[in-house]
Amino acid sequence: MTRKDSSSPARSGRSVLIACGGTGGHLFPGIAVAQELVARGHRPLLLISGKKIDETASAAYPDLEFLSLPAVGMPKLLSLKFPVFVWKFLKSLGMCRRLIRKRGVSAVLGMGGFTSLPPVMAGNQLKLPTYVHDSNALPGKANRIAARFCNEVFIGMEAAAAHFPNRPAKMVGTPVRDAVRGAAGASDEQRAAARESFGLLPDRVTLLVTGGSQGARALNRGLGEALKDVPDEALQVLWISGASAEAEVREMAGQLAQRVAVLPFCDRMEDALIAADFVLARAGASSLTEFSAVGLPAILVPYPYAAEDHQRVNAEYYTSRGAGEVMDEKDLTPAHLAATLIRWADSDAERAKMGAAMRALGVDSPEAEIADLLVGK
Ligand SMILES: CC(=O)N[C@H]1[C@@H](OP(=O)(O)OP(=O)(O)OC[C@H]2O[C@@H](n3ccc(=O)[nH]c3=O)[C@H](O)[C@@H]2O)O[C@H](CO)[C@@H](O)[C@@H]1O
Repeated sequence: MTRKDSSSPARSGRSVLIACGGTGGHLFPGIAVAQELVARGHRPLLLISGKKIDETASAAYPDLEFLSLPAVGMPKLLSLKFPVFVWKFLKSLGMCRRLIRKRGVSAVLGMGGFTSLPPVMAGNQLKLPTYVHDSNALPGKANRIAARFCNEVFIGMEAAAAHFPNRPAKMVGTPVRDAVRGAAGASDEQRAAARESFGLLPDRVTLLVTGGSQGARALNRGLGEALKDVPDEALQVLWISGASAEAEVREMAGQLAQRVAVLPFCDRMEDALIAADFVLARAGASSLTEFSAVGLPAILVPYPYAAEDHQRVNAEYYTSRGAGEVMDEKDLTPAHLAATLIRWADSDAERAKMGAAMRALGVDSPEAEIADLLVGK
């Protein structure tokens, strides 16, 4: 897929490659940096993957340039898919080298995942300033490899620095899209309007549910059962189900007494964050960054099968600082979740305290700091 990619040398401003494909947690921070660069008159090109999530999410940004690379995630070494991985990797590497020359690229930034590796390596081979950003407390394997081919690593959480022993790691925070950043400090009127825009009541305690960019079946199913034991008027729910679970969640929601709005994917996350009083979520690093940007306290259920259990490390970074609580997926029983939701819905003061702790973890503008480092002030 190519959109708005002219592949011609920049007439004005600097040309920068931002590799951010594969999942929303890489894509949206990449978009945030691109928005900052465009606002300064530069020409970022966002390199994404062929995955559906990249296609869906990038479609909401018609003013940015995207190009999809064939590179895919690394399979097991002896698997039959390995030769395909190598072929697609080399093809992407060649594409990136040609793009860099043709567009007169001045810097390359990789936001994580295996689709970031070919652009970062191509930048390194062509002697460009090359950077990697990792948003997690425990960095991903692809970034740990990519770091060997870059000048400097940018990190979203201090805890990640120890995992990049051979490269300088600069704590900058994780970039946040401009609309989401604008959601901080919303007024009561804006909150009421955001709720109504989703078909919710303007003045009822509101729970946002999100399983990250791809949804979370275990959260959906746990919540569907738990809400049966929560009084109707205790809360209402803005429930982002994930595209593949929409039908199942709509059916569950139809049997509940609470007011529930179901969305398969939310392309105005800023309104969802404004509407919510608290969130039940996975512990992806970009989601957490956005909660901290607006001060939204969270019940976090780390995805237990995430690489090296990194979502638990992310979640504990936030909850150990008072920004919410961790719930193990194995404890996601209807009774436990229902009791937790009732407790959270009932306690405005506790939520406010945790919201303030969440907000204190927000970093003001990593996207501007990264843009400064990429193209100068
Ligand atoms: C299973 C897994 O390994 N997931 C990883 C993946 O998560 P994932 O891709 O789910 O990323 P995050 O939860 O960090 O971020 C999700 C992003 O998608 C956006 N969004 C989500 C739902 C929606 O309907 N609309 C929308 O815009 C959110 O606002 C956020 O910007 O990348 C993260 C960043 O490296 C990691 O921390 C996660 O552990």
